[in-house]
Amino acid sequence: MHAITQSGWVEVISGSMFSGKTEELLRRLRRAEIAGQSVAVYKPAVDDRYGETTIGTHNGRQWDATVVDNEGDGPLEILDADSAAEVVAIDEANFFSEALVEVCNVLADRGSRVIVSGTDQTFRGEPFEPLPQLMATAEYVDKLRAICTVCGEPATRNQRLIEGEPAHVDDPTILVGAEESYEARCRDCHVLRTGEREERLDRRA
Ligand SMILES: Nc1ncnc2c1ncn2[C@@H]1O[C@H](COP(=O)(O)OP(=O)(O)O)[C@@H](O)[C@H]1O
Ligand SMILES: Cc1cn([C@H]2C[C@H](O)[C@@H](COP(=O)(O)O)O2)c(=O)[nH]c1=O
Ligand SMILES: [Zn+2]
Repeated sequence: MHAITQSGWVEVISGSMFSGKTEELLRRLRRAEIAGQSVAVYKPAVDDRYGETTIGTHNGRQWDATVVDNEGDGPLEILDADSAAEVVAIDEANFFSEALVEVCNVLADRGSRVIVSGTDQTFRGEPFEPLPQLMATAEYVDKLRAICTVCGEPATRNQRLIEGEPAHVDDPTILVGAEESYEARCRDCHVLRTGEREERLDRRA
């Protein structure tokens, strides 16, 4: 916490899938432990890619985490669970309801350093709630980029592929997955099914 005001703060690590968000989260947690600080780590129940109670990177690093109900008021559990921890980390923020925004701010008000990680865009290239609200209210925001799998430029977007084809714009937003369903892409190489981007813009006009 800050020495003068006794308050904490919120750090957001965002960007595309495969950009190193979870690696960066784990790096910050390792440094907090070296500093002798108490650490509490949370992940959403919906994301079971790396086993029930760990958060993991795309290259195999892991950290134990408490699983939290991501829907509705579920994130409020974090306030009851370990709110005295000096460092509170929350991975895969994109799966949580907007209640997570209030949780992070209450924890910071109570004096914790809160580190939140999550991708900021859906497969459609639209803002992925609640990341926009978290990024707006945080003290620190880092937006990381992966490498575009098509052209090798910095990637800011998440390409969803279903059986190798770009996903349909009307597909559900939530689909847990990794390399089998998603690729990091730049703005230029990110596509929806042929003509859908134009159709969507027409519908809005
Ligand atoms: N297209 C890519 N661009 C960059 N890194 C990639 C890519 N595909 C796989 N990786 C691997 O993913 C790692 C990052 O994993 P991770 O921290 O889990 O990312 P995130 O949490 O942002 O999805 C990289 O260090 C690299 O080994
Ligand atoms: C773009 C997008 C992603 N998801 C899911 C897919 C993964 O399970 C996570 C992101 O994980 P990462 O640690 O950032 O690699 O989110 C989704 O459900 N819907 C989407 O549109
Ligand atoms: Zn590209």
